[in-house]
Amino acid sequence: MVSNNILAWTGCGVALAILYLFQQLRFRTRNLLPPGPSSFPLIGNIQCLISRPTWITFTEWYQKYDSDIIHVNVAGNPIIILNTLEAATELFERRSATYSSRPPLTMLNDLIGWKWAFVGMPYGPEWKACRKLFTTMFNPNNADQHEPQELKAARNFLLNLHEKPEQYAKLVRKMTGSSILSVAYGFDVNVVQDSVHTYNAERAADGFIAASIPGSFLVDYLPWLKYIPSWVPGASFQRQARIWKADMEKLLHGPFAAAKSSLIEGGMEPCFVTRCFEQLSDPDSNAEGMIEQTAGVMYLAGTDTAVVALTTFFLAMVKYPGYQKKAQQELDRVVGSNRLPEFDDKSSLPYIQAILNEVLRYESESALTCQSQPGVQKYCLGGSPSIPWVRIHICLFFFCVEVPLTVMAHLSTEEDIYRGYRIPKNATVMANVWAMFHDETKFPDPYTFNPDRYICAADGQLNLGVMEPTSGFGFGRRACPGRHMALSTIWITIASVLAVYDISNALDENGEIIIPTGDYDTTTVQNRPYPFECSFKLRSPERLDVMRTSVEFVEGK
Ligand code: HEM
Repeated sequence: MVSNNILAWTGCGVALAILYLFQQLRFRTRNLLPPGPSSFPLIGNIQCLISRPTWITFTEWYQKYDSDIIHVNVAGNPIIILNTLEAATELFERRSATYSSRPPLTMLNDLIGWKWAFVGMPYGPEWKACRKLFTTMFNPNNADQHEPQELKAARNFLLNLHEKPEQYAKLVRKMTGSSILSVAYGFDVNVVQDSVHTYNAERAADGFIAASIPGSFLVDYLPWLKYIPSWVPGASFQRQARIWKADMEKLLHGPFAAAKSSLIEGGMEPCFVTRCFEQLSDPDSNAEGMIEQTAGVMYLAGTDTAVVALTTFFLAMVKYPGYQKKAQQELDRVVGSNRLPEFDDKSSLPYIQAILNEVLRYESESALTCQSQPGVQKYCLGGSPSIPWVRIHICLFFFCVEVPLTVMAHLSTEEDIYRGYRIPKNATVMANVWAMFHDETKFPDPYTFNPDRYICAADGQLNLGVMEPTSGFGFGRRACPGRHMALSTIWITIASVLAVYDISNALDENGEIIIPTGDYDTTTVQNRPYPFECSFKLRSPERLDVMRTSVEFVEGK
């Protein structure tokens, strides 16, 4: 009797197991996900993503599975990686109706309150309205809306560099930040760079970036945690969110309130905010809120991205002095030594453009079309900013990993099929720009910094056959709308610095050369060189006078 029961139960168990396997098989053949590594229950592929830059792992998987689209499972969240320009263009551009949203970020949007920033908004009417306002009032057809501020900021940067060369990294952030605050709110670049607005904006951007990587906070995976009160042990993320919220509000309201009072008093320089008010002749409170929010995004999205590119530029100049010399020869030939470069010189300076292109390609900062910032610790449940050794990125199941999801990733809003593979609804979809920029067929010897690859050997002009690194600014409806400003800021800074300074290795107290490791901080999703020292030497004593005169000129003195 007992043995009959055992037999019956075993039979049932086997039948159920077969049924389950059959269903799984049918499901999988009908709905094949793109190839990718096999994953463990619950944790998915987290173990494969430990301690390596994710874009490098993804690039290896791209080669291993020989597929321009791959699939990774991070703790049950499907992530789709697009490894070629063709795949990214097909999905993000041709099928943009499905791929223009953003993944939800509980810490960033719900707890800190960045919901108003259209950079991370889901696709919908609110995002459309903000994006439209931004691109109508600030677009590539109106260079006069940002180039004068960039020129002024770059020239002041040169003088500041002369006074405090050891602070070059800080000065770069101030320079890019002040020109953006000036473009957005009409502040004078010199005045604003040491103002409370810049200080507040830097703090707010640090918080935004730290919180924008889901997985930095367990609450992004378990959204119900947001209801846990801050006094509960382990809920330090709530207290951190409150601190960042205060910084965020200062960025949003402070400069806008100052700009509005100047507007009322009649002493305001033309800028993004004035143009918006002129356009909306009778702005109601909703419209005013939208102007405030859209202007607030500018600093956030534009400053640190440009800083990373310029830091890579300084590192490359230290490491490859030969290219620096070539650029300086071009500057001396075209601009001479009695004045500084201007935007009108651009078409005559192809080598400066080649250096800019190579900077954007070489260590493609938006390696996964996403942004973050080094120096900002990431904390999970229980982490604390005052404990620097807490560098835990995702504390699920005792694994620590940087998960490559950011505010800049796209989200699929419908299920879709690409090359016969199923892309689930609500999957995070990212372009692996690193793989695109290190494709040997397009960029021979891709791991070497070499601006010459953009130059035609025959005539020294730009080689239009080489792919420009524009993919670093994203794709489709969400592509970076500030790209024209980013490119001109970086261009004028590179040209101005090389016209005046020789950049080289710094010396230590014994006069020994300090060689930067050239390593990049890959613990964030953005690729940025580790801090390094370098030296800025005037190319000739006369250049100091040229610099001073040029600053006076842009100051209108
Ligand atoms: C080197 C500098 C920069 C880089 C590498 C960069 C890169 C990017 C990338 C990769 C995206 C996401 C694109 C996507 O989702 O497909 C983006 C979005 C954005 N960028 Fe930039 N950016 C830079 C500078 C700027 C500047 C200077 C501004 C503003 C003045 C700006 C404003 C924005 C905004 C508002 C978005 C959000 C667009 C949306 O979600 O609709 N960026 N940027």
